[in-house]
Amino acid sequence: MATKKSVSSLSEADLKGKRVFVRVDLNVPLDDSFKITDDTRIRAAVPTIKYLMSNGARVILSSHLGRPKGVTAKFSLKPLVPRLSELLGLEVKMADDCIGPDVEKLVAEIPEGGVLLLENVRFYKEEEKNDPEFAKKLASLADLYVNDAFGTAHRAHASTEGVAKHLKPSVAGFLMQKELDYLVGAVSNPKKPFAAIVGGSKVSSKIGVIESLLEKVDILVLGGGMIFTFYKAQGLAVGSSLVEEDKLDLATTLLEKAKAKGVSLLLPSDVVIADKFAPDANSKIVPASCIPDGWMGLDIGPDSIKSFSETLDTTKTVIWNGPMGVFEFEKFAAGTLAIAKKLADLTGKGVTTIIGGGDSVAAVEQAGLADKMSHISTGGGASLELLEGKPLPGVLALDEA
Ligand SMILES: Nc1ncnc2c1ncn2[C@@H]1O[C@H](COP(=O)(O)OP(=O)(O)O)[C@@H](O)[C@H]1O
Ligand SMILES: O=C(OP(=O)(O)O)[C@H](O)COP(=O)(O)O
Repeated sequence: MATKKSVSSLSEADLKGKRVFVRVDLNVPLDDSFKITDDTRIRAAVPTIKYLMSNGARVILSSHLGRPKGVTAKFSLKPLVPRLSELLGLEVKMADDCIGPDVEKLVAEIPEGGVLLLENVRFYKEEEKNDPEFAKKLASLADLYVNDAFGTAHRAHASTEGVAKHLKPSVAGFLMQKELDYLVGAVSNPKKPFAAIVGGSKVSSKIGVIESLLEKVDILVLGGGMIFTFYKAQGLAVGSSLVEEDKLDLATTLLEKAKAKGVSLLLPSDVVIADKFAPDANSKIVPASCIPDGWMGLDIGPDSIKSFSETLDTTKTVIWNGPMGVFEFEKFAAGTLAIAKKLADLTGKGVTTIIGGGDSVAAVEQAGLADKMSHISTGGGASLELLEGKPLPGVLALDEA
């Protein structure tokens, strides 16, 4: 399987004085005042950066934040600089752009062991298009490439894939290596029954994953924004809940496939609904079949928590990506919190529990349960695609060991 490719390691690279382009995933959640609400991904990037610093490299960090359409101030990486500097124990410099003459000048000024953070690489639409010219411009800044952005390894973008074609060596960072080692091992031959819990709001990118998951898992639990597309496909009223209209047929097919394959697919039987998308919204618990017009589902309800928990009690391996509700609002956090507690409890009983994804990990951190899980992965979509057996473009692009 391509994802099992063994990639060249950073520890073999000659680094002294070299300009190293390091793709990291610093896509962390920020609140309305640009405060980092969970720094897991920054902390996870530190070992590779410190290793590069201590080996005399000139470190150029590149990341995306969110899904901006063009240059958007609220998606700037600037708010991350103080925390990154604190964790690295040096003053990280920040560029206003990620390519161009000003950036080249700043790169030329990086001392050995110094670190420059480039501005959000997704401010250029060429990034997500994996534009070869853009990749070349990024590559021209450096001598070698390190990909440590496991969370973005499932994207074939210029900074995660294209750039590797122009820089030799192109190697995996320590986080990338650690994630691959753990996840490939845990999911290639999982202890059964094997369950996946999928929620969150990236419905269009994750609903497709479900099809392949049905080949791998015994139990599939759905929550979060994912469920309303399934409800609507079954003819239920969903009010103003999140729905992907063009995925209704797929949702119907998936329900049929699960049945045919004998996979137990669980949808919540009740939901917590809100009259607006806000922390102070009015809320009530209703059966999944009774969401009135003008109301939206923002969490799973107590009956669902109970039945999900009972089902999870029968498992030996669980992978969870995507919160059960809008956990950032206290009123709609109970479902996510209950699942986090359940998984922590199961880990203590010998079940392998893997939590993936920026927001899912943030929720588990918020609950103080991160150290109670078997593995906290910095990638949600990436860990699911790895589980599907799909090649990860960001890994495939690296040099073979
Ligand atoms: N019912 C829902 N409606 C809208 N958004 C939701 C709902 N349930 C969860 N979410 C949102 O999903 C987001 C996380 O989704 P996603 O990015 O797919 O997860 P992860 O980052 O863990 O991979 C959270 O910000 C959460 O508020
Ligand atoms: O947050 C991320 O993915 P995740 O929510 O699946 O964990 C990664 O930074 C990738 O972001 P993207 O899904 O906008 O490409």
